[in-house]
Amino acid sequence: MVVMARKEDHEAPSSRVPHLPWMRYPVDIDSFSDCPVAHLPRLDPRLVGALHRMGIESFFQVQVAAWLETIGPGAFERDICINSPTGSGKTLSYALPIVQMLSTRKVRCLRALVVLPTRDLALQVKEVFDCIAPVVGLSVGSAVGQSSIADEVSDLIERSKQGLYPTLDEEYIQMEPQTKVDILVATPGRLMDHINMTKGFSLEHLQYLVVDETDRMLREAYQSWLPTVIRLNRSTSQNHSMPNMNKKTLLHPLTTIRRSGVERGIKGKCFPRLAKIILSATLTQDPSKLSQLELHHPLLLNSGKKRYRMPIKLESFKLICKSNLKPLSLIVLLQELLGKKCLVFTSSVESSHRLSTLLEFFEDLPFKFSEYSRLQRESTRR
Ligand SMILES: Nc1ncnc2c1ncn2[C@@H]1O[C@H](COP(=O)(O)OP(=O)(O)OP(=O)(O)O)[C@@H](O)[C@H]1O
Repeated sequence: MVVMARKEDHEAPSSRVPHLPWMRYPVDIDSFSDCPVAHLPRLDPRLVGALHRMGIESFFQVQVAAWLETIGPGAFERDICINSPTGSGKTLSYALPIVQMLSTRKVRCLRALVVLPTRDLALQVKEVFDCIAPVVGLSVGSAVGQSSIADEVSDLIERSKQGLYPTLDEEYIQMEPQTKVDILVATPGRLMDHINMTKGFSLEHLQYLVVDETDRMLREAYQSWLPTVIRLNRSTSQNHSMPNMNKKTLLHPLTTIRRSGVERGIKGKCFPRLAKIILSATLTQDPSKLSQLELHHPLLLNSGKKRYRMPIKLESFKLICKSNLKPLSLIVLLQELLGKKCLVFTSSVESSHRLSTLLEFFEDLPFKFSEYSRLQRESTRR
């Protein structure tokens, strides 16, 4: 694949010594090597097949590092903060361990929540989960506002089981609606809609919270989704730790004891923690921002200073020409690169449309091209 791009590396702004002690001693992602899929310790064989179908032969460094801290010796005892360039493979670095950890679950209910700032990003992440979760029997849902709230509710919530279990007692039959996905990928706005309005939407059994694009998620309050999720989860955690749970909770068919990594304790009482993974390509070092996440003994996995990871097979070219000759020079270049896939980035939606319209005037171009920008409908772009 070939792309017209600037050749300079995109460096992140130089960082000072972080204020937070745990940020000063990160695990260096760059010290890991890529690892062939077959060599990753303890990987469920069903996932090997799914990864093969996705065309993944070996894991990137960030994926290996995250695996070792979750499924490997780290055993997810600490919340994990991943600072790694765009394109370095962060999605699979959390999707794979979460799917493997939930693969032994007995009862279906919402256990992992992944929150991203935009619908497009959330749908991309859901696609990755969709490739690996079903092979171990897990169901993935989305709450991103792509469909009407009513459609989303029917995809996410299981209605009453009345009639299905005629021999069970009245309390069971009258059970509340339940979430019917194990993993939910959400944008904050729609997540809050479901928290506030959807009957049966519960975070009671949530074990894993992933905040992707953390910097952006912390910059904007998004209707206070983060304190809401933490508060809701904390109140149910405390209920779990109480020795005298009320009868209704004990009889509730989906009551589970959540276990993930170490259990936190307050004054001798312990309760299961909500294990968190947060990710960014430019992770903030601002303690006041990070404190919103209420991280438990956080561990930073950090990768170099680069802002972007260039895919290995990607070549970039720099062509210097007069600005009025740019389109023609581009056509000549594209002709020379015949047979290779090329991405041409422009500075705006308008200029990509202008370029594409111009190319259409050349009827005998030896290559096919298509425009890809916000001017196209979402279904066309996907
Ligand atoms: N182990 C792998 N082998 C081959 N391709 C991979 C692997 N892991 C991820 N990819 C591909 O690399 C690309 C980048 O992955 P991904 O989107 O997860 O990166 P990212 O770090 O999350 O980037 P961003 O910061 O933009 O979200 C995707 O097209 C993905 O399919």
